Formats: sequence, C-alpha cells, structure tokens
Amino acid sequence: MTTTPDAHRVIDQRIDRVVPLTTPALLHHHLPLEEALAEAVVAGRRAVARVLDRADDRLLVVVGPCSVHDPAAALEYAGRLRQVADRLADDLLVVMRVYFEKPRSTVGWKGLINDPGLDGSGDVNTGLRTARALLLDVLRLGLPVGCEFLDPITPQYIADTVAWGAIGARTVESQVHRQLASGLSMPIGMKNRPDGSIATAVDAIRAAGVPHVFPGIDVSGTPAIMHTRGNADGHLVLRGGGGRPNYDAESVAGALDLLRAAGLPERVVVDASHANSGKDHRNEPLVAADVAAQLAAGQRGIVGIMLESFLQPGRQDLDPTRDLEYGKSVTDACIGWDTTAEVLDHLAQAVRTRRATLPTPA
Ligand SMILES: O=C[C@H](O)[C@H](O)COP(=O)(O)O
Ligand SMILES: C=C(OP(=O)(O)O)C(=O)O
Repeated sequence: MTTTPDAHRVIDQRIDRVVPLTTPALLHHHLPLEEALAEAVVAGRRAVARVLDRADDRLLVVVGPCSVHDPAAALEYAGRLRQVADRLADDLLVVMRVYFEKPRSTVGWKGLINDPGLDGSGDVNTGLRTARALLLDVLRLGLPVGCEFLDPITPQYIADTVAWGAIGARTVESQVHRQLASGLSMPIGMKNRPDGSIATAVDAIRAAGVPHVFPGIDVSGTPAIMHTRGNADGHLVLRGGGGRPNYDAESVAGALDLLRAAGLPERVVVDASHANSGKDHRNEPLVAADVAAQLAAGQRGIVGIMLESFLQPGRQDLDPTRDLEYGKSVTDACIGWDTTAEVLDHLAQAVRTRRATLPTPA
C-alpha cells in the first residue's frame, strides 16, 4: 500500500519564507489610473505604433535612468524631460524609461519592485506600490512611459500605465517572455541577445506576433489561462553584444535585411547604451551622433533610439555604509542631464534633415 509522503519533507524545501503578495486589483484600487491618464496611455501607445509604422516620421526616443532607485529623483528628471520633450515634439516622440525590473548577468540589485529598500529585504509589496505611484506621477506630468517586463506576473500590476515595453537581451529567447509579449497591450521592443544574436530577437518578434495560450494570473490575482491575440507591434532593438556594437550603418542594414527575410517590417530601435556603448556612458553621445548621421543621410529603417540618462553622469555602487549621491544611477552608468538635452537637440535636428530630404510618408 502506498502512503502519502509527509508534505513538510517534500514541498518548498528551498523556500525560506512565504509572504502574501497584494493583488493587482487591490493595487489598482488604491492607485487608480484616472480616465484622463488612461486616455494618455492609449494615445501614447498609438503614437509609438505610428512612429514604428512610419506613419509618423518622428523618432521614438526612450530615455531615462537605467533603473529607478529613488522616485523623487526620477520625478525631478521627468519634470526636466517633459520640457525638452514638449520643445522637440515636432521631431521626437519622447518616452521616459521608467525601469523597475533589472535582469542581472549573475547577481546584483534586481530593481525597485523586487527590493525597494535597496538592502536585500525584498519588500515586493512596497516595491509594486512605489513603482505604480511613480508611473502615475510621470503620466500626470504628461510623459508616456516605457519599461522592461521581466517577471511574468508583474505586468498585471503596472502595464496599464505603459506605452512602450521591452523584452531584454537576457530573456528574449525565453518562451515565457515571448508569450507574455504576445498578450501585452503596448508595442514591445525585442533586444538582441547579449552574445549579439539578432536572429533570436527576430524569432521573438515572430513568436510574439501570434496568439498563445499560457498560465498566468488575471487582474484579481487568480490563476488564469491567458489566450492572447498576438502583438503586431513587435520590433527589434539593437543593443550590441558579443564584444561589438551594432549601431553602425552596416550593422543596421544587416539587421533590416534579416527582418525583411523574415517577412517582418524593416524597422529598428538603436540602444545607445549597453554593449553599443561598451557600458561607458561617455560613448552614448557618440552612438547617438552616428545614429543622427544615418538619419540625416535618409535612413528610414531607424525608427527609434534608447538612451540611459539621469540627472548626474556615471554610476555609483549601492553601499550601505555611505549615502547615495542624488540623481546618479546605481546600475549602468548614464549620461547626465546636460548631455542628454544636447543629444536630444542633435537627434531632432537629424530628424528635420531627414524629413527635408525625403517625401512625406503617406
Ligand atoms: O541595464 C542594466 C544592466 O545592463 C543589466 O541589468 C545587466 O547588468 P549586469 O550585467 O551588471 O548584471
Ligand atoms: C537590461 C537592459 O538592457 P539589455 O537587456 O539590453 O541588457 C536595460 O535596458 O535595462
């Protein structure tokens, strides 16, 4: 006769502690997306899709800190960005990078949702609340927001505020993330893999473009079988990799060829940071200048650029023995505010030059 094994000896043997997680619905109840903001999100998503489709000849610019660790500094940044975004709105569609989930190569701080205390205490409930509150504040300032979706259940808590999303280089090959992208409501950028493989991101765009069925949670937090429609707004983000950049004209042309061969729209967003900058923020303006030159020379396949930028240039380590410098990244190094404004002006000028040399899109 078989006996039921003692559950305590077989279940959760490596789980130290289980803490109840708030539901998406409860978080939405406490921090609702007001009607005017919902309209702004819908308008933001539509505007991004139009730029991706080249129905709008502006350049999508996803710009902001590598990660948010201090909501006050992020909001100050948003206030400054809003002014520049308004000034350059004829040429640039500015979306603020408001990133709360950090995929790590090995280990490291995993972002504000995972660890809002920056100390490993892992208070995810506070993280989700802080993240959503900041997203609403940025929307109230009048900026669309972009973020990376890393954890497959996080989107139910925040995705209603997001106009542009990314699947990162480390997860672009994951079926879980491709399925997720197929059901997300906003355009999703697929990053090339850390080793530089663009084909993997092209596969991800194709996979996310069709319907999928997978287990998830609904907005009430109940386990649910999600039947998705497919995401037609998937696009490639070139971030360099395998020890070399891929923002130059030849690399861009090669990526557009791959997209064409896969029967996908020929459009790329260039990430000026990560392996394209060699993780040195001082290289970001050089990458942006190269992209600007390609735009000015008439390259219409480049529909967007990503910049890692914050109030102060550079980065700092999270060090519990020292106060953090205000407005400086605790993950990847960022360009500072003054450089950011110069780079955005330069890109806007390049868009105007491209517009002047090409027929207006239908
Ligand atoms: O964008 C941020 C980082 O590049 C990403 O989280 C990986 O960082 P890591 O290689 O330092 O872990
Ligand atoms: C982690 C990021 O980028 P990548 O996936 O390209 O490394 C990021 O943009 O924060």
